[in-house]
Amino acid sequence: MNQNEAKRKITIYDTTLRDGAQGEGIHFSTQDKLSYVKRIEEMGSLYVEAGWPGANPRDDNFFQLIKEQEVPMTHIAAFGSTCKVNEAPENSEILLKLVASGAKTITIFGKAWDLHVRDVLRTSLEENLRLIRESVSFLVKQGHDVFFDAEHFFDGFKENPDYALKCIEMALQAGASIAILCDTNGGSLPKDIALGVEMVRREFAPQELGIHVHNDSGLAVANSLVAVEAGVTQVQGTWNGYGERCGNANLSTLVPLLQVKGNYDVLSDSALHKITPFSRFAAELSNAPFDERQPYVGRSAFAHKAGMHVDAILKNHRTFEHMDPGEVGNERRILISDQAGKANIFERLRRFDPDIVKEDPLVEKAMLEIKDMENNGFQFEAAEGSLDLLLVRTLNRFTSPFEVLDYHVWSDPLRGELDSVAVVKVKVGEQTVQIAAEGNGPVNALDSALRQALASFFPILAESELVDYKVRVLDGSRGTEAIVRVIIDTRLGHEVWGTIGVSNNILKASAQALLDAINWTIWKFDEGARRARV
Ligand SMILES: CC(=O)SCCNC(=O)CCNC(=O)[C@H](O)C(C)(C)COP(=O)(O)OP(=O)(O)OC[C@H]1O[C@@H](n2cnc3c(N)ncnc32)[C@H](O)[C@@H]1OP(=O)(O)O
Ligand SMILES: CC(=O)C(=O)O
Repeated sequence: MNQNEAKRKITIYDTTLRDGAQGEGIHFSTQDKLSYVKRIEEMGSLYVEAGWPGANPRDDNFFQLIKEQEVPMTHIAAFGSTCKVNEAPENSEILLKLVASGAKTITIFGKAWDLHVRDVLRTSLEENLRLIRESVSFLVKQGHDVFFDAEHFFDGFKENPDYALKCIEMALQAGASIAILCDTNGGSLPKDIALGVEMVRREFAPQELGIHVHNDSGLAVANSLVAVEAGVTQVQGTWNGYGERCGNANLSTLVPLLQVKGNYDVLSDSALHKITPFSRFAAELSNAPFDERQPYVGRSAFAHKAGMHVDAILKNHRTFEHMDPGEVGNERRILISDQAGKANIFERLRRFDPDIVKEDPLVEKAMLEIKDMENNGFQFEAAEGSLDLLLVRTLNRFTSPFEVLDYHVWSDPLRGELDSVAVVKVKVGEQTVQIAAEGNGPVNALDSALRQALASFFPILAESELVDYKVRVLDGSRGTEAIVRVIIDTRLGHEVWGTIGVSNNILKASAQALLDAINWTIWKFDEGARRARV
């Protein structure tokens, strides 16, 4: 594109709350939908297809409640179908509920594939054209802006192009402001999409068109891009790609792709900065785990692990990054593992010693120790607390302020809830303390005893808590003698970090991870105090 040409405006139509909710495992309550609509204002002016009034009580409640709220930036669209076969639009419960929803924009889908007309609607091709024409016309006369989703357009166009085009013509003649070409089954190839869009444009230009693509062939984003390149101006999709079967075109990928790579005018730059946190928000709301490997917005999207890559990236970011992560509100991360070179370790050590140089022998010492430990089952990517503890120890900036002289744990699963007891003996300076504590399981008992024994010396421990505990058997073929890796997540304020232990004794591995968690909490607190004094 010539840099002097004006950027072409692409409107985003977000169907996360409707087609996204058709995805397996995705669920939005009425309150979730209201929170979503409020938060999406941050993204600027886009359409939000919020549900199907009449389909279920949640969607009915949503449209009732949203009428009372002010959502100035967002266009709320209500979704539904054409009226039913042999039904007049004035008598159509579906259309009347759409009108009653109060939404200014109404999107209705109609069949554009003759196979569906015959086998699903079980009516004549003429009758389907009537449903489309009369339904659109009825809604337009009620004062609505009507978007027409030409369901299965690309499959229909392949098998009976004249009829597929006729369906579009009916909707446009009746007053639909935009016709959206749908790859409902997600089976089309980019060349099918390009041809379909081209033919519709040839017939109906300069009519505005949209694209709605499913991801059954893993091509939803690519096909949406092809459609935009072929001239559509509205893109429908869902954040994180949620949707029926394999999902819809993923807006978390498509928006930056169009805006940064395609140089289209999609969202404002400040909205683009917010798409990483917004994608996470959509995941939290939908009850689905967030896919950290997503392009642009995933935690791994700009995470560099290989030593060679990190060395290069520290010299020039462009060597292994296709864009600046900050543009989409994401960040660069340098991972430490047995794939690391000195560059990875050096970058991390600088957090604790800004003056260190890559050639310092401590950098190589830490790298070799990490590689050796990873060879024995440690995995530092998930245990940044233990990693940083190892690094500050390498720099001689930390020695543990306490010593565990002894510990014993008894467990009796038949005892009820507090089924375990731990006794620990610790030495702090010249003082020795011995404490016994009960717990719900042996690790909980040990954690509790350690914290109680150390509490009066290190009050910060009362503010931290263990929030997750994961065990992985590393060598299953050795049965009960297998080596286990324990990872414990600890929270202090808003921060959460992992610590790790590896042993053929699960309790020993757990104790190792617990002690790292305690030591790292103490170090962080002391470091915070040190910084405050400077
Ligand atoms: C491609 C898409 O993703 S479209 C979106 C689909 N979304 C959903 O289905 C989720 C919400 N759906 C629902 O809650 C329900 O299916 C409802 C309330 C809409 C309808 O429920 P029911 O009345 O019980 O009908 P049911 O779902 O069993 O069948 C669909 C009916 O709609 C008809 N239909 C399907 N598409 C259309 C259309 N474009 N225009 C008119 N009628 C249609 C079918 O022929 C069938 O009619 P029939 O029962 O006379 O054979
Ligand atoms: C309309 C719609 O959701 C589809 O065709 O996939």
